Amino acid sequence: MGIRNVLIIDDEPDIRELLEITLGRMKLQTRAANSLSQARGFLESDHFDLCLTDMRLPDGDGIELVQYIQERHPRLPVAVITAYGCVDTAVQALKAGAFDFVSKPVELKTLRDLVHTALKLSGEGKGTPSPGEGEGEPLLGDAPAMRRLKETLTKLARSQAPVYILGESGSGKERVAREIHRRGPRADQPFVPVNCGAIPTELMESEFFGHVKGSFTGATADRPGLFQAAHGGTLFLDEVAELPLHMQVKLLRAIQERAVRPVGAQTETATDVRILSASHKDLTQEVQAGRFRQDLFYRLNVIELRVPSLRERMEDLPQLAEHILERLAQRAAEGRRRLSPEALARLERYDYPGNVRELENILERAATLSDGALIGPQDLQFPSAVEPPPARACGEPLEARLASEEKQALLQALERSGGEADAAARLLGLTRRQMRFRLRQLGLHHD
Ligand SMILES: Nc1ncnc2c1ncn2[C@@H]1O[C@H](COP(=O)(O)OP(=O)(O)OP(=O)(O)O)[C@@H](O)[C@H]1O
Repeated sequence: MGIRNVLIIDDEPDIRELLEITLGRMKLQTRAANSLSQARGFLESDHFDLCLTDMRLPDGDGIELVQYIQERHPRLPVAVITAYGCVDTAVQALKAGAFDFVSKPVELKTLRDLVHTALKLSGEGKGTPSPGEGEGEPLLGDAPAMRRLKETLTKLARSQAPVYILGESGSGKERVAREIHRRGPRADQPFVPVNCGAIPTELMESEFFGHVKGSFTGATADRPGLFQAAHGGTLFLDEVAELPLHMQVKLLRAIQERAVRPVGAQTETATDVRILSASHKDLTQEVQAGRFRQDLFYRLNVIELRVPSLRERMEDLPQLAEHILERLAQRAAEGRRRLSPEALARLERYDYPGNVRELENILERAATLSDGALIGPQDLQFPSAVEPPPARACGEPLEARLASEEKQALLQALERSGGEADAAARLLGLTRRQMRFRLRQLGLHHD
């Protein structure tokens, strides 16, 4: 790999010098400009692998340069240097397409991490994984809504901006998050998914940030948290709306400072993670209801990506079904089952409130039930439509009636989600804890 060339734009000679020295020590070649117009000139005459620009320049602002580069040199990563605490500017730059930002005073470790990540992007043809590269399952679908999603995804995989993924339960939010990671410069580093609704509140801080030995009963050794596990890679906060408010404050701090303090530790540790998050709840509504902090929402939701429901992309159903049956056959080491045209037609008439996950469950059951290699409509079982409440004796107490309806709703949700209590809870808009409580109360024990 040849020498890498970095363009630095700043009108303050001290900062220019600091950046040039730091990058020079990293064996990079630098060129410095002190205004937008000079930078544009350099960009047209020379090749660069990375561009670092200050926000305030004598003839305009850094965002203009970000936009210029987006139009003329879309493959060139550009990072902005913002004044300390200027969250607004940083967010604005990321939205405009900046790859990342550093705040002043520039912390050299952060700067070096940023440069390493950026250089992986440019020059090596990264951003589109070569066939066979990277683990994991493909993100299937060619319906227009899916194509749009994939286009956006390619662009934002290159950036370090936080992305908030919203979509119905089972629609593929985690799959999308994995794809963003896999196509980006952090692909060879860990992808750490965390279900924020599944961690007991009292353990949350230690799970996220780690703890030191002896910091609480049971802390018998130092233990790193999820942030440390994701260092250099991506932390995926699934069901982020479930975070309790006190954790939201701590998380915001960790994101802002790019550092965490393990429980019981005296000092903070720098972390370098890209944050992706998802929820099936409408976070704006959660903010309005006072259950989610606006400042954290603003930080997580720099870029919003909506994953379409399966109903919005029924064209993809045959392709998805094929893929699922193929995977089932591999898992069971059996011959591959096929769908009869009638079965496919029947599948296409259903509306999938549980989305792709529900389709997987229906097909798994059908594959088990079918006698031969062909799945017919008789093998498909759809969750029974909400049955009209049975005629009740007039005097039935309200409590009993509600309990029986609740039980039915829980059972139906469990059926739709293939017995997975967490997924069933999401369908019902319940937290995992609420779900367990209700199941126990109704005598429906569930592991
Ligand atoms: N586009 C897709 N191509 C292939 N498989 C998909 C696709 N979308 C979803 N799936 C599959 O559907 C299942 C559910 O996907 P995933 O867990 O990503 O959904 P989710 O939206 O994160 O769900 P939840 O809201 O319950 O967390 C997974 O098994 C996933 O592999």
